[in-house]
Amino acid sequence: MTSPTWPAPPGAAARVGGAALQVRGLRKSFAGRTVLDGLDLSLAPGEFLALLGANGSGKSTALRCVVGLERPDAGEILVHGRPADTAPPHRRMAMIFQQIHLVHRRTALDNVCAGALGRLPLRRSLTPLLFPRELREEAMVCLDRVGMAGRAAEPAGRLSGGQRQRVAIARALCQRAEIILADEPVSALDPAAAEQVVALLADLAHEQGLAVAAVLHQPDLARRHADRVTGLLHGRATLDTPAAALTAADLATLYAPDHQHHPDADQEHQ
Ligand SMILES: Nc1ncnc2c1ncn2[C@@H]1O[C@H](COP(=O)(O)OP(=O)(O)OP(=O)(O)O)[C@@H](O)[C@H]1O
Repeated sequence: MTSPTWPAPPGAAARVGGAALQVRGLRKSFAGRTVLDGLDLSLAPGEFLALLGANGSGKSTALRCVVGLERPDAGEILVHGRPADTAPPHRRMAMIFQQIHLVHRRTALDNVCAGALGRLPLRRSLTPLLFPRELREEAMVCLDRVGMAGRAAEPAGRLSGGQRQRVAIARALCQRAEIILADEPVSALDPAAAEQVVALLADLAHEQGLAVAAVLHQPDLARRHADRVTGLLHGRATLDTPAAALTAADLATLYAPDHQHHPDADQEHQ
């Protein structure tokens, strides 16, 4: 699965040691209900971070704020030390979702090429037929990197869930994202496919210096593949530990049934 032709992201080596992404004091409420309550996160180049937490603890909202899909009420989001709104995040970050957003009737290759639309001149991005040859070649390298080069010409709709998720990851690579945020990327996959996709995300961090964070609902996958685990409880990061050191007690605290009820939720029902 390794690709000797794959280039390291520009400046990756120089940045080792500095955070690719820093989130400080992030706050977000919906209709007066606090979802993110001063969340701090950090993610280094070359690191694979697993985000764990019970349903409703704010994991998706946090990622959506980071990529600009939600507007936080307060807090700072720094990309390589610069506020995300002055260093537009769309080019440097890619988000991968549980529901894989591919155009099913288009080939895997066209879907991957589409990752580059944000950086193509408009006239070249009007139709996939006009994707330039260099881009198609780059997309093939990306597909090769995720082990899908052999399926490049197939419509995405004909691929399995795990294969589609790998194509979605290739699209993020073709976007030349330096930060990949994955929201439950393997929740819809069978155990073998889930293992492969999480291992791939870890490889991309470790071999290409990408900064990768994934929301996982499988602590064992986090333990096996992630470098570090950040645990969210009621919109705060209450756990930050090397993945190998994750304990049963840590998990019991994160997923304790009495913690699933936020005080704000109680107020709502009074
Ligand atoms: N657009 C929205 N409008 C209103 N409430 C929202 C919105 N988005 C999220 N919420 C609420 O915010 C809380 C946190 O949701 P979020 O999806 O961030 O949690 P999560 O930790 O990702 O949960 P899960 O593990 O179930 O995916 C939930 O109570 C949810 O209903």
